[in-house]
Amino acid sequence: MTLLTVEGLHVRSAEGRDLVSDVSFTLGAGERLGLIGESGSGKSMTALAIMGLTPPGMTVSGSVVFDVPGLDRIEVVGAGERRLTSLRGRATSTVFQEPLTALDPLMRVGRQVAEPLRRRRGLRGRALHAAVRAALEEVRLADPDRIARAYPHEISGGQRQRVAIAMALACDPALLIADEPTTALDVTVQADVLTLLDGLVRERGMALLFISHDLAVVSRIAERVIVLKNGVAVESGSVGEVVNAPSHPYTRELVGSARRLDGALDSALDGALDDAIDGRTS
Ligand SMILES: Nc1ncnc2c1ncn2[C@@H]1O[C@H](COP(=O)(O)OP(=O)(O)OP(=O)(O)O)[C@@H](O)[C@H]1O
Repeated sequence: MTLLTVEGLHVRSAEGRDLVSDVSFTLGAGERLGLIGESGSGKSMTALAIMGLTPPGMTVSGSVVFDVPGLDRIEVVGAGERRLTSLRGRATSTVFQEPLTALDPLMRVGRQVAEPLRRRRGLRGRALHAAVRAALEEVRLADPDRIARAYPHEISGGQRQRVAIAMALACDPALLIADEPTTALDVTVQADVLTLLDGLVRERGMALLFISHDLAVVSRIAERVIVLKNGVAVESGSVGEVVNAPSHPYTRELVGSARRLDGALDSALDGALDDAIDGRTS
C-alpha cells in the first residue's frame, strides 16, 4: 500500500533558482528509502517540501500526496496550514541532524516528550507520566526518570538525539523522515543511534525516508536509494544495484568515496557497504 506519492516535485527559490527539479518516487508502508547526495544537492529541500515546510518565498509545484490509513488523503502542494498541521505527527514526523533544534533549552526533557503525547493522544496525569517513561525507555535511554528531569544541556548529544527520536515517534507516524540524524554525533554514538532507528522502524512497521550524504550509512538502513545532484534525481534503485553497478559518474564518485571512508568508520558500520555489495542488504 502506497503511503506517499511524490510526482514531478519542483522547488524554486525566490530568486528563481531551481533547487529541486522533477523528483518523483513512491513510498509504501514499512519501506525504507534513502536520499543521498552531496551538500546542497536538494535533499533537505525535498524533505521540507514533502512536509509543506519550504521557506517563505519558494515556489513548490508537482504533487506530494499522503494516503495514510485512517486519515484523509492529502495533497501537500498548495495545502493550507490547517490541513498541513493535521498531517504532521500522525502521517509524518521528522528527526533532524541537530537534536537541539527540536528541543527547547529551557524546558525539562520530560515535559517536552509529554507535549505531543498530551496534544495528540490526550493523555493526562499518571497515564501521561507513564507514557513519557515508556517513550524514553523505547529509545533505550537508561535511567529514564533522570533524563526526564534533565534540561537538554545536561545530557549528551547521543541522548538528546534519542529524546528527539522519542518525540518524533510519540504520535506513531506512518512515515518517519530522518534528515542526517547521525551526522552530528561521533562515530560510535552514530552506530548506536542508527541501530536504534533501524530497530524502531522495523518494530513499528514505519516507512522511513532517510537523508544522508554518506552512502555507507544509507546502505545500512535503507532498501532503495535515490541519488540527488543539483536537485535532480540522477539515479535510483536498490542499495545493492546502486552500490554494485552505479550508472551515473556522480554515483560512482559517491561509491568510491564511501569505500575510502569505510575504513575510517567505526567497526559497527564497517560491514555495511560490504553487505550491500554482497547483496545481503535487501
Ligand atoms: N532558504 C533558502 N533560500 C534560498 N536557497 C536555499 C535556502 N535553503 C537552501 N537553499 C539552497 O537550496 C539548495 C538545496 O539545499 P538543501 O539544504 O536541500 O541541500 P542538502 O542536500 O540538504 O544539503 P545539506 O546536506 O548541506 O543539508 C542549495 O543550493 C541551498 O543553497
